[in-house]
Amino acid sequence: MKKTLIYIDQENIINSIELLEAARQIHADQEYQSFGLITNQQIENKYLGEFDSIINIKDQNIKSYDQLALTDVIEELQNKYQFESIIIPATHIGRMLAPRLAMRLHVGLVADVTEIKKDEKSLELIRPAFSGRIMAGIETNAKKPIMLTVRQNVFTHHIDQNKEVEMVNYQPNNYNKAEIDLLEKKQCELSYDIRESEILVSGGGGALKDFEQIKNLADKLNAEVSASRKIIDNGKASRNIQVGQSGKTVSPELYIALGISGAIEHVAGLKNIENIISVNINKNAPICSLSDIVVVGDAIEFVKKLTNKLEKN
Ligand SMILES: Cc1cc2nc3c(=O)[nH]c(=O)nc-3n(C[C@H](O)[C@H](O)[C@H](O)COP(=O)(O)OP(=O)(O)OC[C@H]3O[C@@H](n4cnc5c(N)ncnc54)[C@H](O)[C@@H]3O)c2cc1C
Repeated sequence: MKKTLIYIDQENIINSIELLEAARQIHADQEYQSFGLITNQQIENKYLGEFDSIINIKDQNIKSYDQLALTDVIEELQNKYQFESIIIPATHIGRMLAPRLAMRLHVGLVADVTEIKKDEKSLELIRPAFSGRIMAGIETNAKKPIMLTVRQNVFTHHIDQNKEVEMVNYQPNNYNKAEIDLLEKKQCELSYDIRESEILVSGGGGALKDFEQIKNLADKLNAEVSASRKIIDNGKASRNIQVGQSGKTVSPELYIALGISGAIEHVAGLKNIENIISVNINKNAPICSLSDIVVVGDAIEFVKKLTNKLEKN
């Protein structure tokens, strides 16, 4: 039976569990066993029941952010289990771990995969290339394991199985001692994660002059605020609300794009959105062709008028 290993980033558990869907697509038509990898069992059991087996690295000296040690341990595990595929979330930690591990295992790495195409003869991993201007299809039939990082929020796995999971406590033999230590953990200022939002009110260059107004509208709609890179680069908001290729991929039910042009790098961050409303002075802006409703006009005027109307109701 084929085996697939999924690295579970303890800072980003849901996005790691969703990689089970990527594993299912890669191993379609094969019998396979899914292994989740954790360190020192710091994850709630309800998430672990999705895997066939959990390998728990049991060594208090190995921290979940310690890339050097994890590379050594996963290499050891690869020699023992001979995984057919190793799938890593494209989180901050995953992006550091994956290339190091691929070098160690002497295999290729397809980074930031957004789609998987499989037929009887080939496996094609799709990822954005040239700053998102094209989507590249990379066929992999080289040495195993197949290694990939997967962009967050693009695959969906429904957490409902809660099957019996085999727990393997693994005590590694040899690994590099950590050269970094975690001294302090500070809560991020932002109380929400735009990747989880159901309604996003998003501002761009056309709302730059009064970006703060957008928060009022978002409050009235029980929504959260996000932004294009133009807003971030102008110092109006923190990078963790940036949507797009170098920001986050979002999938709300409603995305209200205020003064956003719809540059390809921005649109790369919009996935499975049910409704897009855009407000733009230019009805030919690229975002308009992707929108369900287009309002032609000034973004901030629109925000003020709608906020007033909602206040009155
Ligand atoms: C490698 C790379 C990565 C990138 N990653 C990202 C990314 O992750 N996310 C991202 O967003 N961008 C990213 N960019 C930048 C991207 O190319 C665009 O420059 C950016 O998205 C433009 O933001 P914008 O559409 O909000 O602003 P602008 O380009 O300034 O567009 C403003 C829009 O608002 C309209 N407008 C102007 N005034 C008004 C008004 N008063 N009322 C209503 N509408 C008005 C205009 O018609 C226009 O459509 C990246 C670029 C590169 C090279």
